Amino acid sequence: MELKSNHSSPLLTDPIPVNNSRLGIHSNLLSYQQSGGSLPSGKYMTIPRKKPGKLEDAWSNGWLEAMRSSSPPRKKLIKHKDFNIDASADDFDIAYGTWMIKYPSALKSFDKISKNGKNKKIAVFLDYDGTLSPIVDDPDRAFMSDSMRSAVREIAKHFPTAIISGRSRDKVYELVGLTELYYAGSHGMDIMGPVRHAKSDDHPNCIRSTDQRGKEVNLFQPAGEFIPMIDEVLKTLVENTKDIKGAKVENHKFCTSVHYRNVEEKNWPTIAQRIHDILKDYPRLRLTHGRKVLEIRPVIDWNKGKAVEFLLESLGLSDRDDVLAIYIGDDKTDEDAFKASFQGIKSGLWNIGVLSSQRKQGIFLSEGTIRGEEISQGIGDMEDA
Ligand SMILES: O=P(O)(O)OC[C@H]1O[C@H](O[C@H]2O[C@H](CO)[C@@H](O)[C@H](O)[C@H]2O)[C@H](O)[C@@H](O)[C@@H]1O
Repeated sequence: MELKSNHSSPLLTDPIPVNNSRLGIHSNLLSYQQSGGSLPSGKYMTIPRKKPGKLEDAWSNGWLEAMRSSSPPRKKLIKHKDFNIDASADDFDIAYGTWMIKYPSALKSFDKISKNGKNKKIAVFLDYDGTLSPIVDDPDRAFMSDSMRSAVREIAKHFPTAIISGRSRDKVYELVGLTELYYAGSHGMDIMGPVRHAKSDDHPNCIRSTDQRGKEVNLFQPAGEFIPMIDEVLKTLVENTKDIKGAKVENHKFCTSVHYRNVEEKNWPTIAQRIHDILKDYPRLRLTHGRKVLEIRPVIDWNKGKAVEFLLESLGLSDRDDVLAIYIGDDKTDEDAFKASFQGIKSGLWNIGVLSSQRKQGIFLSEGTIRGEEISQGIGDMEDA
């Protein structure tokens, strides 16, 4: 599949654009209403009353193409006049060189970021997979290096630092192992953060708890009511994919993932079809797409971006003009944070994208909403992981 390099790509944005989802599944099945049907539990939660639409012809609708886009073929790009590309470089190197022109390394702007952060309160938000750890075949073996752990520990000595992951909070804590951080698991639907400075009646699902060190924290789980449903779907998914070699279902408590990285490509249609068949019976669940993974999540208006806003608010850092937030991420789901955190704070935000392909590593920069989306799209164009 030739990946598109502009915003008309089939990659999923969230909320899902009509007829343009990453999986190409009919938008009625995936979309959720932004208004109406809210639960009494708070302003952030919106539950759909719509029945899912009939799946349009999945085959012609491009979802399989989107699954393949997690591993796009190399493509030839035209040589840029300002960039000296080795004539013997293979297609990927040429593509990478051209791509770096569009997405320059964030390290080159380090001085700019430092100047920007002078006399400001800085908060750091980090994605886990592909950002702190390399992308590997076995999700249970995605370990971060000791030097990365030391770097994160060092950051947390100076600034409030949070991990915002698609994994369950327990799992990501087990992998990172640093008690001094805040953790948001399940794409932000399970947050253990500081005791809130904000008005407590804003978030009724927020309860007081203690962390691993016995310190008082706030636990916020906006999708708590979905746990039995997710559990049920998880069991069905495990049962219905057990004959597909390489398929792996992961339990994140508030959402669940089906990995197809180790599944032969000829079996990808079977996986997607089976998930679709299961989801037909669950209009309150939706499907999103990550790196060779399909994720089943509750239809609530909550994501990594909302988690960043929630944490900033809990830290007493929202609605201030002396705050600089830094978000580092590598995947489509991080776009929610790129966007929402920018809207949520009045002062500075730096979004740093991480390219963690199997062949090239890099970090690059964006300084606003549009660039945030573009950057994730850029990763989509470039990644082979
Ligand atoms: O939000 P993140 O912390 O980036 O988590 C996103 C997903 O990461 C994991 O899957 C991805 O990484 C695996 C290990 O490198 C890789 O094998 C898999 O193909 C990737 O999709 C995790 O297993 C998922 O549950 C997370 O949703």
